[in-house]
Amino acid sequence: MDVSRLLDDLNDKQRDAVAAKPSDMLVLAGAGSGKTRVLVHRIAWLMEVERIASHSILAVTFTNKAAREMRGRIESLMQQSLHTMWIGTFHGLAHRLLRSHYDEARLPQSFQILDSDDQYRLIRRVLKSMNLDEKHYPPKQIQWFINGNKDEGLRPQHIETHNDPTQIKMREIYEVYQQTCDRAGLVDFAELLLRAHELWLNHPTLLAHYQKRFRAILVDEFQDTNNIQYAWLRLLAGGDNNMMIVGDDDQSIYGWRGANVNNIQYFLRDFPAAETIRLEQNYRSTGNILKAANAVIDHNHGRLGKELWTEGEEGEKISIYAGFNELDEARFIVSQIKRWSDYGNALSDCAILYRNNAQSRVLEEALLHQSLAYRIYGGLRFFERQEIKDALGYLRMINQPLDDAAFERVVNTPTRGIGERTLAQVREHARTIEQSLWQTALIMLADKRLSGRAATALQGFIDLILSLKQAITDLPLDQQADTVIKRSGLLAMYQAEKGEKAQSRIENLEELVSACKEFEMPDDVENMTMLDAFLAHASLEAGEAQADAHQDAVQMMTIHTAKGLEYPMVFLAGVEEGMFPSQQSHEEPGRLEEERRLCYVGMTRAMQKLYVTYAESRRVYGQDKFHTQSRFIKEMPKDCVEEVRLRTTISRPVHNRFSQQTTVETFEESGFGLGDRVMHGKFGDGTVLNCEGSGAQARIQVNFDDVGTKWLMLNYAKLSKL
Ligand SMILES: Nc1ncnc2c1ncn2[C@@H]1O[C@H](COP(=O)(O)OP(=O)(O)OP(=O)(O)O)[C@@H](O)[C@H]1O
Ligand SMILES: [Mg+2]
Repeated sequence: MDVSRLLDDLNDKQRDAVAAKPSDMLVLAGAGSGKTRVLVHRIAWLMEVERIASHSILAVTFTNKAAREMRGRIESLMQQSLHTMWIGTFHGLAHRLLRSHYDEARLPQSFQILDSDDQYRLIRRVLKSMNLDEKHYPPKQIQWFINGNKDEGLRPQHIETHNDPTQIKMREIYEVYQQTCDRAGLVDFAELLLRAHELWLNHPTLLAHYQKRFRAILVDEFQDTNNIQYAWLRLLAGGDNNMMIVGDDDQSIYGWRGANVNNIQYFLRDFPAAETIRLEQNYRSTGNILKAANAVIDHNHGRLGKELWTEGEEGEKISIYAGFNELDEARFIVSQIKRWSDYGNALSDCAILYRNNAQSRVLEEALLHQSLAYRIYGGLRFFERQEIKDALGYLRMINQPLDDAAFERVVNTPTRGIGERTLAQVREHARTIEQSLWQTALIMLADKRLSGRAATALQGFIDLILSLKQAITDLPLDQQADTVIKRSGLLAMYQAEKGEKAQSRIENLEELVSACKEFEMPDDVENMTMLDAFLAHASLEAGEAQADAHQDAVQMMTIHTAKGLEYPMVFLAGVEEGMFPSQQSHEEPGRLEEERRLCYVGMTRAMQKLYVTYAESRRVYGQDKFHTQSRFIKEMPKDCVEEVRLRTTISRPVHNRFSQQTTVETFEESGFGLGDRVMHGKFGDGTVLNCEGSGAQARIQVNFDDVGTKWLMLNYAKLSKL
């Protein structure tokens, strides 16, 4: 048996982990040290050497994208297709389990997943039905409350209210919400995990079956598991089987969403035989990037402590760029990418990472202006767009008419004369008779409880759904979608809207039909029709399989989304106080350190070149805000970074923000030259880096010896030459 290929490109420590006898194990190591690689090789080793069948292995990753990559890597190591292996996210795996055991989980066979947007709408409806004011019970807060409790494994009856009236009310809302979901066969994301956990608790024989079946459980990015996820794993790994977890406490970035980095300690407590292996060699980043990232994270306290070193070259310094506003910042980033691609490099080797999704728009605009293709991961994803959700709403109604969220979404879209009052009556009655909206509507119509016009309109909707169901039952998936989009009136509605927005909505609807056409039935599901599978895919994978995955394109995403990934060239944008670390991080204890870990994650995505950029003024909600360089930049050692100085300036005519004209005259007009030493009354001495604009708008950029780079209005700066 030639197993050397499983160990060849590993260092000694990595080999220890990969070739260990089956046992519980923790691999604790910093970014880029090969944790994910170890996990992949370990799975191959278990199959090849320990003869564990692929269907006896369960691997958990953080995103669907990571799961797909992992499966691909194991398949190429093993040179065989491994579709029977369970690899997925916690949510994906829980979903799969619940599909197979819907009965034990007390769910209807065709239960539907409620994504967070649908959940929000449902909560609003629940509040309305309870006659509660959203001002006193903000739906977002309720959503947070419900999901937070579910993440802790708490049902309403488990919640301690301490006789606090608000808590009592919140608990009641949770209860009504849950009853509504149960009635309609809806399962929100947190519920997937909670039900999967309860499945273990309530069905010991089932648990024993899976403990026996999954001989090896492997978890990547373990530092970001939450309590219910860990509880689920702990039960599953409680048999004669083994669990290997890999993680990095310095990369725990989901604390705000309930992830609990202490789970690493709990694992060591609960699995006392577990061996800990530390990896210390980094294979990803250049010396400079690694040194700077280590220096930044060193400012955090209470770390488990890890050293990372590299044999690689020092590489280029980290480039810091100060834009005078966010447009200038975006323009700079895009100009660097353009240069990179002009040299023949792939766009997909560049990633722009940012703290908040909203930052993407300006960057997108700049990329579009230069005709550079880009791909956004996360953000407003395809399956989250209004028109797509409308079309999916119809498909869901047809698939499972008890789905209240879908009913709400499409009952009067496009408008068909079903007024708010009629709907309120239906909701009210549904609550009384404890039935879904669909069933209630049928009953009310049969009982003639509705006035003539309202009854006709509602009957029209019901007939539409029934006739659509009949029309599409035997069609292929794409024709099902096409039929629904046309016959529901959605297409006509958007056609009538006109304008660019409506046009893009129509294109999106067309794209949905293409998506259905491309969709392949996953071979890892049971008890599902094609439509079932597609609807589950749309809810679970929203956007991760975005349009045209094969085109060479700049990769854009939040730092959170970039976890586990790596790119030759990385831009960290918006690294200024108030943005990153965020304003809120000063208010809650522990948040600042989590922001710093996020910065560490962002920096360590870079392999060869890292740019860190910020804007001295930024328009936030339509107002210009002024920010200084982030403390994280200041925490990087001076010898690892360099400030970018542009030789010429780029003007910004109002009508065309991203044109690349150079205005060489600006310097002359200003009376200063590049590199001139100047003095400012408040900031002291500095060096001129850049000029832009003219007349009253003229600005000058100076790198001050003490306070760093600043853009100043030339007229007010009162600079004197030294
Ligand atoms: N022994 C090795 N020899 C050569 N390259 C390696 C070795 N180990 C890992 N690598 C490479 O180093 C890079 C980082 O590895 P990997 O992604 O597994 O690290 P990680 O610890 O999971 O990082 P992160 O914490 O960011 O998830 C990858 O490109 C991987 O192929
Ligand atoms: Mg990894």
